Amino acid sequence: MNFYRDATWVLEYVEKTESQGRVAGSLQTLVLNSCKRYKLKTNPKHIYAAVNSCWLYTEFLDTVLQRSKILKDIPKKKGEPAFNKTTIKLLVHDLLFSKSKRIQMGKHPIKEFVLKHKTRLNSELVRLKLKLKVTDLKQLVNDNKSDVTPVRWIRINPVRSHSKEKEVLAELQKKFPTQVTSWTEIAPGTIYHDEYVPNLFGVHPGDKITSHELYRTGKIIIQDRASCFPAHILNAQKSDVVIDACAAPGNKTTHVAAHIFQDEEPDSVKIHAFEKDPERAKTLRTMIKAAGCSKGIDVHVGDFTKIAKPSTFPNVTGFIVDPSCSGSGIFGRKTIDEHNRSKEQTSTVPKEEDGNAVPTEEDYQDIAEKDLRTRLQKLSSFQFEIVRYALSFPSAKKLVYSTCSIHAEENERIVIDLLLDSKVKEAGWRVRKRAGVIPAWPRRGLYSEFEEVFRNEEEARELAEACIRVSPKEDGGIGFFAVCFERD
Ligand SMILES: C[S@@+](CC[C@H](N)C(=O)[O-])C[C@H]1O[C@@H](n2cnc3c(N)ncnc32)[C@H](O)[C@@H]1O
Repeated sequence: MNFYRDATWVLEYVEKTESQGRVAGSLQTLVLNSCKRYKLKTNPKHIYAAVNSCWLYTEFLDTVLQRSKILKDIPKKKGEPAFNKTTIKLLVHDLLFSKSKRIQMGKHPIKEFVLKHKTRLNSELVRLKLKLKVTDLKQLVNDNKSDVTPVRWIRINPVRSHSKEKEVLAELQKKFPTQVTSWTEIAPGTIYHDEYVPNLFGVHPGDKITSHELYRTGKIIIQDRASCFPAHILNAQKSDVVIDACAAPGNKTTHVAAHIFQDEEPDSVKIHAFEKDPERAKTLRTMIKAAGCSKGIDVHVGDFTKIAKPSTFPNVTGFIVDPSCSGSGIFGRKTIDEHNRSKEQTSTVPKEEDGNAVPTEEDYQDIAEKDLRTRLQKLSSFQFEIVRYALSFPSAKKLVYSTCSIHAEENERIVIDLLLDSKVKEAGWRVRKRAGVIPAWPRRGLYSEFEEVFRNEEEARELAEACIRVSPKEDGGIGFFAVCFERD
């Protein structure tokens, strides 16, 4: 019963968050946060599996619960319902949708109560499947099982390693004794030394690393390979002063710090990290502290375009601009994003009771497409403005723009709009060529996007080549885009 009690709290927390509006972050994060908040003893992984599946089937579950009238049948104890509705939902989920089709609990009144309704629940499920014309409701939910990273990427943090990177490497090799030559060969116990980013390694996602001493002491940092590209491309030196305009949770900020401070604890501020969201700024501070960089990084909480005046930062030479985006290159967000989207649309369960016409599959696709276009329009105008603003800082010489989106609207088209902008042109900005942007990385920007605007084929090709694209999963991590602007 303890498991179902804990899962009930988490599911109630998730549903409450969801009822307050769009859900931010991944479902894993929400589950982990609620497990911490309620100090739950059950393994969060088991809770996540139950809550995730319940969440995926929630519409169907609600329909079956409602039509079977099981919730109306809950007995009263001292005038109050004897059983929690969310716990019943979890139990019914296991009975109808789990692999074993069993409630994993010993003898208990709530189990007996649900089993008493088993025949009715099953017949409502059959009716629903008939109505939806499927043999299994699985056909209507998006399988989230493959929604995990194929590689866990970790980088050595020189600031905490104090010239002892070799020792850190030796420790890593102790934990992962077999070295493989391609990330595609990574298996439990093996390690891959990345060929594009120095001091970056890939290990199997099933290999636990967060309890390792190296992780707890900040000597290694978990960071997706593509997310390491911006700081590597920026290549900040000791003489640089850098602004990270959209910094939380701070992966790229501390990676820039690794370039500037290398293996010395910083003693003066060389990085200004801006973050609009005060809660996320707290995480940013925690990450900076864990990386040993508190003295070298100033955190500014607020909208970068409002609180960072170019005249207040006359010495800033470099920028990382990694603004909020659609996150379409990230997996693990899939369930949440789909849920957010379906909230904005109508239910996928036809509502025969209210007499409305049942929308067709094409209607749903239409709504989803329009919704995506509106989101992309809003996001891209914000992304354009924030980069354009950063490019107005007087001493800035290099800026890396990145997103974890796969959409050209947030990537190549932003580059094009900036290159065509008169202020950007006047200030002498250009796109750094492939030779200076991880030239060996094979996947580059979309030529078709540049070709439409730049009639000179060579110019269009050069611009596409200057951009980096990372394909989600296929390239061993999240989907990503990066480009570098520079001037003399
Ligand atoms: C994609 S995340 C950044 C991830 C981060 N660069 C990293 O690698 O860990 C974008 C962040 O920008 C913040 N943000 C969005 N608009 C902003 C603005 N106008 N000024 C400052 N921060 C902003 C968001 O709150 C969010 O935390």
